[in-house]
Amino acid sequence: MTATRLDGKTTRDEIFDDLRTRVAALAAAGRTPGLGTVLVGEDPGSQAYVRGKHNDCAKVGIASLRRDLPADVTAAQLGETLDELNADPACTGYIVQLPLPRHLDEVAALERIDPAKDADGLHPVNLGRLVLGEPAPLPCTPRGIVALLRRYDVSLDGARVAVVGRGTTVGRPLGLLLTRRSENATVVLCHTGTRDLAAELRRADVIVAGAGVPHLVTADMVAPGAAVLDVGVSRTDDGLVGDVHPDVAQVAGFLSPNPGGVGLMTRAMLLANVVGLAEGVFGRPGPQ
Ligand SMILES: Nc1nc2c(c(=O)[nH]1)N[C@@H](CN(C=O)c1ccc(C(=O)N[C@@H](CCC(=O)O)C(=O)O)cc1)CN2
Repeated sequence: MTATRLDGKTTRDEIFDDLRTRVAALAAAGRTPGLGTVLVGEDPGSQAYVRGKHNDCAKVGIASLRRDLPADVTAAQLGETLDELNADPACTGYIVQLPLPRHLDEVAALERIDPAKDADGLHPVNLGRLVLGEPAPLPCTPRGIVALLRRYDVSLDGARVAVVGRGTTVGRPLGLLLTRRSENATVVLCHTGTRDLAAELRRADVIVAGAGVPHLVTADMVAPGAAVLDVGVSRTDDGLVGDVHPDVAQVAGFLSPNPGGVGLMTRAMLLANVVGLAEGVFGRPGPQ
């Protein structure tokens, strides 16, 4: 078997076509959406992700606001930048690029974002709305994973999904999203404490690998025909390496590669959140 590719680029391009129309309508009403990014330090990976986000904005007509801060910025200075974006009407949604340098408190930074401008859906108010099933901007990678599976008609209804990784941006919110009634999956959230990872993966109809361990998922761990999404990335001497071994393509029914898969969907969903925030589709705004 050679797996059908879950193509993030094609799906991203389709989403951009829809966003372009919606951004034009907002602009015509004098409400051009603007994405703000706050990047601390000079990590090359984070710089590339932020650059990619602003390139995407240009493609659909969203305005860009970049705030690049030095690696030794203080918590107070970072807080001032976030307050400034909270108050700026040109910024309709923004993100703090993660991870932050160790001396800064990520949770404190996320809590300082106005929930009504939380383009990543990572503010506790919006994560709480996800738990409650209320409308909210959703964390971008989980939203992108669900959109990619839908685009290729991979059914989640009643499916067993094994998620590898319990982080705040992918694993935990993905578990919440997939177990909503609309998705209706059964989720096993695997992590470093999981006793027999291979056994959990072999039972799964869908595997989402986001542990950041090169080639963690090998062909013998995958049920024939399963859908496998590679969300992990490690920078090695051999370049970027995903969590999924290339041989998995011989066993899986569907495979989302890395690069070329979920990462592009993450960026597309960020823009979808920014447009949704500007349109006011996420219900009542959070506390100011
Ligand atoms: N504030 C946030 N920080 C981080 C998030 C996030 O969602 N919000 N996720 C990751 C990084 N990330 C977005 O910020 C991200 C990761 C990967 C890609 C991407 O386009 N991947 C490409 C390959 C890219 C490469 O060559 O390096 C692909 O899959 O084709 C985009 C965004 C951590 N931080």
